[in-house]
Amino acid sequence: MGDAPGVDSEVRALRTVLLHRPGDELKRLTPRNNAQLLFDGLPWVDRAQEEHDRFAEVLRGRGIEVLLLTDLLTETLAVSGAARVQGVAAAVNSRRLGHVLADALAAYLRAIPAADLARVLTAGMTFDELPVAPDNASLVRIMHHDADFVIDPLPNLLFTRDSSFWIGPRVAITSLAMPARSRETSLTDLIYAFHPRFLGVRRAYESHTAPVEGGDVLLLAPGVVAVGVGERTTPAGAEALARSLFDDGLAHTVLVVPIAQSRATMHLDTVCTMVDVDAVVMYAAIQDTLSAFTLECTGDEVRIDGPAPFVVAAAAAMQIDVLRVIDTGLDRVTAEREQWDDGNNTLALAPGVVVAYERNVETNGRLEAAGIEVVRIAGSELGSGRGGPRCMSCPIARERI
Ligand SMILES: NC(=[NH2+])NCCC[C@H](N)C(=O)O
Repeated sequence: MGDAPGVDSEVRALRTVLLHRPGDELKRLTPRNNAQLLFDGLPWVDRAQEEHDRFAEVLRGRGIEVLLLTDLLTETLAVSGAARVQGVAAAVNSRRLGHVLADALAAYLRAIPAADLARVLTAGMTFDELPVAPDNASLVRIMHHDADFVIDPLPNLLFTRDSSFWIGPRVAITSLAMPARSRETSLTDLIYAFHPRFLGVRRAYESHTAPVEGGDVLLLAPGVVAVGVGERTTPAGAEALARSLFDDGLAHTVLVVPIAQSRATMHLDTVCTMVDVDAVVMYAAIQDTLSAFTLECTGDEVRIDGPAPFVVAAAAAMQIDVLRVIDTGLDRVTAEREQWDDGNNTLALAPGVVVAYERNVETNGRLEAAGIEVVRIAGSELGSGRGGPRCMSCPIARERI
């Protein structure tokens, strides 16, 4: 067992983290479906796994407990019949399959070994893998191509940051905006509802009515949360999250940060992450324009101020004199290239110590010049899904203050 779960900072010593070692779901990507499945290319899967194993080793080497989503999911499905029923129900879509095929498939899946079910729930299933309905007995089977999906794969599970996040002692199951990712939360939901390790853990943002993705949520300081609003998290999502955090006493101030609605800046953590208790690395092109609305809980009321410059609003909310922005000082083209390759998407292991992709040579050099220790990992294949070390990790326990 690791530390008691709970996270109230972006940067305090990381103790336990959830990763997902990419598996067969990446082998489903083809030039025809990769864009819809939110990948910019077709990763070489063996190499992506090697890179990911190395990432996990680096963390373990620093005494951090690494939990893998597939292990937790398999254990959950092994111990809980209710988890099986729920996981299968979320994956088997009767609108696509019709009731006859859907019912037969669901019954089949509920009975297979936990590890096999975990594979189907993550890697999906194609019509030629369909274990039920002989070829000549189902019109649905006959009319689909072999390679069509009976159950869609979830290649973006790799980015565990987005499908759940911890705030204080609670976990929030998010509400993912893109259809290609929406089923991911059915798996994080199962793990946190039924895995013995998490029994008794309470939920944050339980209504999860409107889209909120973990990549948009930054825990600037205890009680102070920044939420990006752009391609993924919506204004309604940010407002609902803020109100729910206030109601549960999990935050007193929420900064809502508008970001461009584009793929390059899909989450707040693609342009800004914390590297120390009072410092962020930020994409230079937005440094002067990033702004924030400040939502504050004052008794029963929610007060909205702003917009004001993000760094000013953040420092005020964090009660520090200045939030240092580490100037990556790059020329526009290099900055744009390294932003695209997740140079700003660092994972803090402790104040002033971050994991970053090695390829972002200039950004990393600037971080080091500013006194930040940069632990470099390879990401040539992992990066094709457009996510860096922060996206690929969900901290479950950090040192609490
Ligand atoms: N927190 C993040 N920046 N996550 C990156 C997610 C990348 C993923 N391919 C997507 O489009 O959703």
